[in-house]
Amino acid sequence: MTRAFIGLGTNLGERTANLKEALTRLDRQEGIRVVRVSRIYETKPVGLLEQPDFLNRCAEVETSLSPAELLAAMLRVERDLHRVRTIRWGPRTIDLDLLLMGDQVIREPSLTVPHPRMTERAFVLIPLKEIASDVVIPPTGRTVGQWAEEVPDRDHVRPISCDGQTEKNDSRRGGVIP
Ligand SMILES: Nc1ncnc2c1ncn2[C@@H]1O[C@H](COP(=O)(O)OP(=O)(O)OP(=O)(O)O)[C@@H](O)[C@H]1O
Ligand SMILES: Nc1nc2c(c(=O)[nH]1)N=C(CO)CN2
Repeated sequence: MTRAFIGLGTNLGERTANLKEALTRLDRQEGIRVVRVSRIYETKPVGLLEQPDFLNRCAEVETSLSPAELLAAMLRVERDLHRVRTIRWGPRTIDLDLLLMGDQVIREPSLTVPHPRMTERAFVLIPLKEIASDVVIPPTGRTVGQWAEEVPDRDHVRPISCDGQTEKNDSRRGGVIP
């Protein structure tokens, strides 16, 4: 089993429902179990500024899949939620980013892990810090908490829910998805 962290983002449609649906569908995939989630944060768009605010949250999963298989499962969930790819960094119903996978460093055209832009994104680091503060981001040697302290635009990332569960809940499948 490998521990991986996934970032979720949405800024179209029923944003809270999109997050919940994506987590439920991820948890239903063979070989993936969602074990912990952060709170939901409302965040100002980064990159393309003229678009609606996002909701972002992060999840910890345990998986028996390879990185490529996990990414494929994430892309299936995105597709099933009818994400339409249009403009780079533009609006989307759901975006799933594979942030970290154990201590692996992968540099392939179709998969880069750790996610190459995660250390510069407050909308990733601040939710992730809730559930992975002491996790080291390879190959930087620094933890999520350390990166989060220095990331710009921290005030563009505000929690909107207190329903994140930061306690591990191993008792039943899907038990941590609020
Ligand atoms: N760590 C990763 N997580 C998710 N997708 C990745 C990762 N590394 C490479 N990719 C590739 O990137 C593609 C997804 O690109 P996408 O359109 O979602 O980028 P984006 O979300 O607009 O931008 P960003 O990558 O900056 O968040 C996937 O098809 C996948 O092959
Ligand atoms: N606040 C915020 N901005 C973004 C996001 C996102 O999830 N949240 N995703 C992007 C493309 O991955 C581009 N910009």
